[in-house]
Amino acid sequence: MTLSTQDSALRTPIIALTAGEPAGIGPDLCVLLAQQKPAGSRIVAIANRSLLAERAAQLGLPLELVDFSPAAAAPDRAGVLEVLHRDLSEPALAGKLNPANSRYVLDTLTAAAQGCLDGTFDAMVTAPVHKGIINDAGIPFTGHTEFLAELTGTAQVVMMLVGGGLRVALATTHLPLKEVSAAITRQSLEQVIRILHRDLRSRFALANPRILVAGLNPHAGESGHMGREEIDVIAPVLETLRAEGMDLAGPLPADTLFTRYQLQGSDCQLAMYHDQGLPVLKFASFGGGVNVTLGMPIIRTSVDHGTALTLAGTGKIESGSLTAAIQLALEMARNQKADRP
Ligand SMILES: NC(=O)c1ccc[n+]([C@@H]2O[C@H](COP(=O)([O-])OP(=O)(O)OC[C@H]3O[C@@H](n4cnc5c(N)ncnc54)[C@H](O)[C@@H]3O)[C@@H](O)[C@H]2O)c1
Ligand SMILES: N[C@H](C(=O)O)[C@H](O)COP(=O)(O)O
Repeated sequence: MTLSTQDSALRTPIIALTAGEPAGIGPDLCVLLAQQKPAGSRIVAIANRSLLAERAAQLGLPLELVDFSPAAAAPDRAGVLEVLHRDLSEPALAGKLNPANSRYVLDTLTAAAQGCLDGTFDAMVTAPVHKGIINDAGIPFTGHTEFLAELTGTAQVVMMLVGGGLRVALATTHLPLKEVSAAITRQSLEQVIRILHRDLRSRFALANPRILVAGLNPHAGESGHMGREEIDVIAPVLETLRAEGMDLAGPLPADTLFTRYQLQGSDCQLAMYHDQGLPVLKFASFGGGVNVTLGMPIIRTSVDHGTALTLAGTGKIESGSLTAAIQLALEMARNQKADRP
């Protein structure tokens, strides 16, 4: 299925859309997307065909599924969706989690990522998965971010969410709070900032991004009286990287980093852990934000919300975050092409 580099540079970008947890709202999102496809892209749902057809019937929406073939012309009628079929272990019901189908979920992610690596797809966009049910199936799983890092052989990735005028990146991803401090070492933080800086330049076309860096402790440690990570780890890393010309502010108290005074002129905000940064981002833009994985050889964006099990099959969901995730993936693919000699 591999395409040559020349073909891939000339064609309409092809985006792999993984449908996520089959009991959640991912299949609904695919059906909604088929009704009004974003211009300038070709979307291929990686999902189970019967599941998509059943969910469309449940939603009362038209859906014609066409098997994806890279060489064939993309159908551009409303209600038609190209699909790369994957087998479910058991039929999926909206709202009812079933660990038997967790392998299917990971299979869709693997197919999308491998297609990005071999040039079949220009980017992958992910609908939400349910981390708990994958673990219940006996498969350790903390998130797409870590799963895709491993699959693409990337030692360090950076999670960043974009929305509401913010770009909030995280120094650590899905970690229990008690493990956060030990995970932030000079080496790991330096690597996170290098990846962030590089990808903001190459994929977001920001020539010299200004990055605000949060402290870890209340009031950024209050000069060492409320924790020493700022003095021992964060400040020395910032000093090293500033000497190379990076525009870095911090370590800043996290509670005021997101005020309009501090945000002015910044391009990105680096939080030290998941719930230091993401509540702010989601308060500002939930339903329209995008989750991006930086540092990988492939482009991956995602919706900013979860599986919303109680809404699956009801027709009561919003799809703005999916639309934004596709738009951002396209923009990143364009910027990446422009950045390459
Ligand atoms: N990208 C991802 O794969 C991703 C992201 C976040 C959470 N999750 C997973 O999703 C599961 C459920 O997480 P949660 O309950 O914390 O978050 P959630 O986003 O599923 O739900 C939070 C609230 O938002 C509502 N909601 C979510 N998406 C919506 C949409 N598109 N339209 C309308 N309302 C919507 C829900 O009904 C709920 O009230 C967890 O297993 C979590 O790990 C996955
Ligand atoms: N941290 C993400 C969020 O809160 O939106 C979410 O858990 C998804 O993470 P992955 O993309 O790693 O699955």
